[in-house]
Amino acid sequence: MRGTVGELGEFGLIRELTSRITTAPAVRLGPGDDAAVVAAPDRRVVATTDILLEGRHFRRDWSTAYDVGRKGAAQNLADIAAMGAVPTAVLLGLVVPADLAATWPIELMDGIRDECGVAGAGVAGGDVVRGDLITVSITALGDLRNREPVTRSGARPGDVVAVTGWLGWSAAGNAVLSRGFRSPRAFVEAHRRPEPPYPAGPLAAELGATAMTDVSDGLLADLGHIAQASKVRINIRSGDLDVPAQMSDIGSAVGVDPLQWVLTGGEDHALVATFPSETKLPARWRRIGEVRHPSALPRVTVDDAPWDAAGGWDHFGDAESPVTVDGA
Ligand SMILES: Nc1ncnc2c1ncn2[C@@H]1O[C@H](COP(=O)(O)OP(=O)(O)O)[C@@H](O)[C@H]1O
Ligand SMILES: Cc1ncc(C[n+]2csc(CCOP(=O)(O)OP(=O)(O)O)c2C)c(N)n1
Ligand SMILES: [Mg+2]
Repeated sequence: MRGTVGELGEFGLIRELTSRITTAPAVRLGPGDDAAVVAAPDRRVVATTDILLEGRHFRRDWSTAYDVGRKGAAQNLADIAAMGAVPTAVLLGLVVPADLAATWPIELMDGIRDECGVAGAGVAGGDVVRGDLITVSITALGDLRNREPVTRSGARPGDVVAVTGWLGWSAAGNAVLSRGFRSPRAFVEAHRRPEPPYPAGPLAAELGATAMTDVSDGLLADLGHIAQASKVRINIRSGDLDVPAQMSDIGSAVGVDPLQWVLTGGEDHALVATFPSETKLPARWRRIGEVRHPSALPRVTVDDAPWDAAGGWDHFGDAESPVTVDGA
C-alpha cells in the first residue's frame, strides 16, 4: 500500500481497514451497515471504552502502528476480562491526519485484529475522521456467561489480594525508551505490547473473586480504586512482589528503585483481584497482600505503612507521568 490516507480517501480507507478483519463468533453482522450486530448470549452486555492519544499514550518513534493496535485493543479487552467477562467485539474510532502514510492505520488494524484474536473477540465496526493528532478510541464489548460481574466494590476484610500477569515491565520499558535506548528488549516489548491474561478474568469470577481490576494506572492506584469502592484498606507485602534481576539492573542503570515500577507502573494490564481467604488460587495467581478493615492509615499500604513516593498515573495530576519522570 503506497500513498497517504488523504489519497486513499475516507471510503478507500474504510475499505482497506475492513478488508483485513477476520470473523469472530459473536459478530453476527460486521462492518458495512449502519451498525453492527453482536451476539449477547447472557443478555447483559459488558461495555468499556478507552482512548489512546499520540504523544500521551504512544509515540510513533517508539511503537509501530501494529504495536499501537495491539496495545489499544489489549487495554480495552483487559477491562472486559477484569469484570469477569469474555470479550466478544470491539469498535474502532480513528482520527488520523490526511498526510499520514496509509500503511499506518492499516497496520494498526492488523494489530487490533490480532489482539482481538488472542482474546476471542472480533472487530464489529468503527469510524474514521480527519484530525491533527492520531487518536485511537476503542470500545470493547463482552459477555458474562451467566456469572455475576466482578466489580471493584466487593472486597471484604480478611480476603487475600492476588495478581496474575506482569507488573512494572511496561514502566521499565518506558524508562528505557524515554532515555533513548531500545533494550533490554523484553521490557521495551512489554511497553509496546502488553499481554493481559484474558482467561484469568472469567476464571477468577468462577472461583468467587470478590473484587477485580486490571492494572492500567499502577498497582497501588488501581488497588486504591478497589479499596475506596469496597470501603476497606488493602495491604501489599513487598516481599511477595516479583522484582526480576534484569529489572533491578535497569533500575540501577537509571537510578530508579525497581519496586517503584512494580508498585506504580501502569499499562501492563495484569489482573489484580481479592478472593475469600479459603480460595485455592489457580496456577499463575500470586498472593501479594490482604484486605484489612479501614484505619487511620491510607487506603492502600505497603508492608502496613504508607507508600510515600508517587502512587500512579493521573492524566491531570501534577506529575502527569510519574513512571517517566525518574520514577518520582
Ligand atoms: N468521559 C466519561 N464519561 C463517563 N464515564 C467515564 C468517563 N471517563 C471515565 N469514565 C468512567 O470512570 C470509570 C474509571 O475510568 P478509568 O480510570 O478510565 O477506568 P479504566 O482504568 O478501567 O479504563 C470507568 O467506569 C469509566 O467508564
Ligand atoms: C509516550 C508515552 N508517554 C507516557 C506513557 C505512560 N502512560 C500513558 S497513559 C498511562 C496510564 C494508563 O492510561 P489511561 O488512559 O489512564 O488508561 P485507563 O486507566 O483509562 O485504562 C501511562 C502509564 C506512554 N504509554 N507513552
Ligand atoms: Mg479508561
